[in-house]
Amino acid sequence: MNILEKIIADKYKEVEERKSLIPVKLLEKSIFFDGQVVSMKKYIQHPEKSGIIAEFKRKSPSKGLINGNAQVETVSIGYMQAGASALSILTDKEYFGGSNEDLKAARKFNFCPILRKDFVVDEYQLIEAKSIGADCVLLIAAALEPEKLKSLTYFAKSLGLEVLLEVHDREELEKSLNDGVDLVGVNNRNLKTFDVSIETSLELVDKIPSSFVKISESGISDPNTLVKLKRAGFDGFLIGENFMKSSRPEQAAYNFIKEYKRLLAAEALSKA
Ligand SMILES: O=P(O)(O)OC[C@@H](O)[C@@H](O)c1c[nH]c2ccccc12
Repeated sequence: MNILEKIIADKYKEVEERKSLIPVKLLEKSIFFDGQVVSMKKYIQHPEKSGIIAEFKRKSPSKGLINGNAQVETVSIGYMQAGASALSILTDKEYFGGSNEDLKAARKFNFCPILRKDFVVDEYQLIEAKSIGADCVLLIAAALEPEKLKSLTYFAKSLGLEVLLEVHDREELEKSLNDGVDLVGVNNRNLKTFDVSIETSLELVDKIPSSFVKISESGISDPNTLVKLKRAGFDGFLIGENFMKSSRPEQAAYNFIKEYKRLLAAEALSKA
């Protein structure tokens, strides 16, 4: 069993437990349930924003402990002040050290799109995402049969949530893309082996139809890489570890975005 299969198998069990602890009827009573979502699609495409989705992640199966001290309030507010377009909050506890409480806290302090980063295998998790104040959910092609992915996509849409479809290669893109999807993320990290390569994004970008917002995910640690990805056609960039490994993730994001903007301005000047 590879790590992704292990996570998914555990997730099915976890979801069954949660269903019996917190019934759907209760989730639907949340103040967020009937509220409008903040559109990740729009924020990412906004010309004056960086396109960065800044992630709050304490640990991961590939890196182990990344940051055991960070506070979600401080970091999420700081990320947005630094110029991020949106937030990604890990809610998986077992493998990533996150929680629904983290997302709720981020929601309380920020008006911006929030991606619930978890391994969705069941409609229950989409209702739950809405009830904790998420705006967008991740659906992973490597973890779901295309038909199931499609029905989860439409269920998410019926709740008003946006959908980020994550793919790692051309085959996944071709079999899993459906019209309900809002954003397509190319994961530079292979979730089965943990190998990371930015080339994955560069090779796939032109295969994604232009009606979808394009996100490059994982392994980004240099503002020059962002310039390259933007030039190749990406609208957004998902960055976690590079910020979280700092004792002050929000400061790391600030420095990174400042340098990215400087590089973009220098590039525009040289073309003028
Ligand atoms: O920390 P990184 O290398 O910057 O990557 C962020 C994000 O892309 C990564 O956390 C991620 C991408 N897809 C996922 C699916 C599940 C959990 C985590 C992820």
